[in-house]
Amino acid sequence: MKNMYDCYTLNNGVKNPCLGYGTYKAADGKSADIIQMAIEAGYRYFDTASFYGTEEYLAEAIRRSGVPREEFFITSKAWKTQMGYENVKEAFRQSLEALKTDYLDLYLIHWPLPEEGYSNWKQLDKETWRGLEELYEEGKVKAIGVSNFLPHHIENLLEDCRVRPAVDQIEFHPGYTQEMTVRYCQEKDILVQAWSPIGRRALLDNEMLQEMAGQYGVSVAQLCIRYAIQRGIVPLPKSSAMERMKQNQDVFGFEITEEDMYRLGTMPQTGWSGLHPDAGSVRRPEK
Ligand SMILES: NC(=O)C1=CN([C@@H]2O[C@H](COP(=O)(O)OP(=O)(O)OC[C@H]3O[C@@H](n4cnc5c(N)ncnc54)[C@H](OP(=O)(O)O)[C@@H]3O)[C@@H](O)[C@H]2O)C=CC1
Ligand SMILES: O=C1CO[C@H](CO)[C@@H](O)[C@@H]1O
Repeated sequence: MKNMYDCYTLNNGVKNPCLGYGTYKAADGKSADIIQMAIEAGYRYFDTASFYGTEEYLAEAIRRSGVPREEFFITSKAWKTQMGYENVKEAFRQSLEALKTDYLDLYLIHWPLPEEGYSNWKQLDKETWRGLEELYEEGKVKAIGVSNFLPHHIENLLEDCRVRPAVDQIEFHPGYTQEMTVRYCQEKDILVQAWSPIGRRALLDNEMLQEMAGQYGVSVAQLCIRYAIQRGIVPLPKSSAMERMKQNQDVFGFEITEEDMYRLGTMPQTGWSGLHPDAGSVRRPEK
């Protein structure tokens, strides 16, 4: 990958850019200004979700930019309360309306249903997936996938799906690398996307990372973003400052050595999702 516009080819042939901008909490001021700044910084790939409340601001920022819709890659997601065949189709319709567009590039199930409390989780995940398959077959979305799914959740869908998931978006950063899920997806040609690729700032004070970043002449954030790219994973960093938005794209001019990749991949595991058996069980508290 040479710059953030370079793409991976998904398992259905659609191109997925190798680095995007995450919009969770990117409109805290309840306006389109931050996302507009991200477009000015050069981002064309935006990750949103019905849960974020940023879809309308993304639409407004795109409108203000004057950049044609086709130049953007837009992902949205169905939230936990929008599971089920009919619900997910209605959720998708609402996302299109909020985003003021007639298609999405990628649509994801945001979380699998929890196994505790949902004895029918397998069936409900499958029914929700049927809804996504239908939206895909109708041409309303170019690719469909999942988020926060572990291998057994994906296996459940693969049992009788018509369309294979193209993507799994999971928490991924040094110190939370979900090796089992990453390996499973990469073997099955499911593209892994990294949420919180810089660990929501929690990694910025880490001495080992600071020292390593210093050796490459980059920031800890850049080191983390580059780490995902070298793993063949799509980082979706969020920033609300122009300087950091640009810094987070400037990750194609250095190469992390194999030895350092190993060190980054074997740090003690602590994450936000904390639910993933292959990534340690320590959950980082929400601030
Ligand atoms: N599928 C899912 O369940 C989830 C998906 N996501 C997606 O992933 C995206 C990114 O994840 P997110 O949780 O926001 O975490 P990130 O790892 O992107 O971290 C964002 C934080 O890091 C700071 N930051 C960004 N760039 C720099 C930099 N260069 N130097 C120092 N600090 C920096 C930001 O501050 P500042 O804004 O001040 O720059 C912000 O506080 C989300 O926006 C969302 O789109 C996130 C969580 C779950
Ligand atoms: O996308 C998301 C943004 O962050 C939230 C809080 O950690 C997550 O629950 C959610 O999946």
